Amino acid sequence: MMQQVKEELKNIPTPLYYYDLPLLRETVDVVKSAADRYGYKVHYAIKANNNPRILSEISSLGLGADCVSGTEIEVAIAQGFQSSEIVFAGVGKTDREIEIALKNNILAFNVESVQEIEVIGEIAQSLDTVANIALRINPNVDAKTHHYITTGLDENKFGIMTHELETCLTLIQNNAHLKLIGLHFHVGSQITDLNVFKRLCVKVNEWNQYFYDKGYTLPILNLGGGLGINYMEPDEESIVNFSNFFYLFHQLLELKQGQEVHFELGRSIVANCGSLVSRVLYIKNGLKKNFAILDAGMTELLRPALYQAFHKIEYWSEETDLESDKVEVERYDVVGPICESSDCFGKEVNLPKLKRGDLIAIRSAGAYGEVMSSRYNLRQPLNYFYKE
Ligand SMILES: Cc1ncc(COP(=O)(O)O)c(C=O)c1O
Ligand SMILES: N[C@@H](CCCC[NH3+])C(=O)O
Repeated sequence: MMQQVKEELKNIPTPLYYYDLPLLRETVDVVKSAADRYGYKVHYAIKANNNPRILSEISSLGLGADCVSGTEIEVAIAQGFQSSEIVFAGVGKTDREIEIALKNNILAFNVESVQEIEVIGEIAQSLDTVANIALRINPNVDAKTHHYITTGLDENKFGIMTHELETCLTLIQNNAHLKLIGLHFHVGSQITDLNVFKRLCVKVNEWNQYFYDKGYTLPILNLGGGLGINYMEPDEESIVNFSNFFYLFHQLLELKQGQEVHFELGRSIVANCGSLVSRVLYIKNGLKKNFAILDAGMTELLRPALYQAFHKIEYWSEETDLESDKVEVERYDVVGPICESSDCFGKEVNLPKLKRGDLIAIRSAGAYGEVMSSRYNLRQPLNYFYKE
């Protein structure tokens, strides 16, 4: 396998994003059939990876799209997503973005504030159209994940605080250009403890009942995304257990007659199909440490620097067994070339003794990797390899 990868990449400059398209297709098949079992609809969260090849694969396999900007809506449509299967979230939607969404007749705005409802109402009226609204409720559920990617607590900026729901309902009732079609929740990302989703279901049931008691029959309950992956062992669990995930909601959600359940999954769909591949530039032997300096850095994959996130680092020049007596193992801090001390992919990583030109893969980089890359230090554009 490694020999084949090495051959494939021989003439391609690094750093590069390596995308395993067969694994992506298999993942989408698995998530779709697991959701179909209960009639659930999955919208892929485009923010996780908006590479056109990835998007066209996902749209052709029948998922909808969850967007967070007007441009994401336009790109989603260009890559084959149906506008009737697009939802639009975000705390700071601009007038231009709202217009794009309305002109394309998307499925729903996941609205995050009273002020936003007013603005959407005005723009919908000026365009003489009707905006479908799902209220994003902040349920105050702790996602037990990194605090930078927790979104459903009272101190977070996301979603409508529950004391403002009455005002939202009044605004919607008083404007014929607004139509309430559902509730939306999303409590955070990289959630690996399924108990978090259990607690979310309790809150969703309470709020669903609250609206029902007020006489609203809401066709859609959108439970957001957030399902985490196993960054430690990307090959042992290359596809997340989607069956367990959806079964939990099937068991716990108390749906009203005719209600549909929607999800917005990003990371769990694309993370494992991508790796950032780099070549070793230099080995620097310090007094206390050895540094493996790569041609990829935080500009290509920001997650370790931003969240101290773990990504498995592998030697891809050839197949090696680090446990074998025949392999000389060294311990390296694996770093990039950027002028920041946080530009480090992993500390004290055991790898075969490295030399200039060796291939190193940073695994599970398919989600929030390429999309969060930057030109800081005037870095060169990324390179790509698509395994077909
Ligand atoms: C509103 C919303 N929906 C969906 C997602 C996708 O999350 P994930 O990639 O964790 O599945 C996010 C990101 O956290 C989000 O903010
Ligand atoms: N960008 C984050 C997740 C944020 C998800 C979007 N709300 C990550 O790399 O893990």
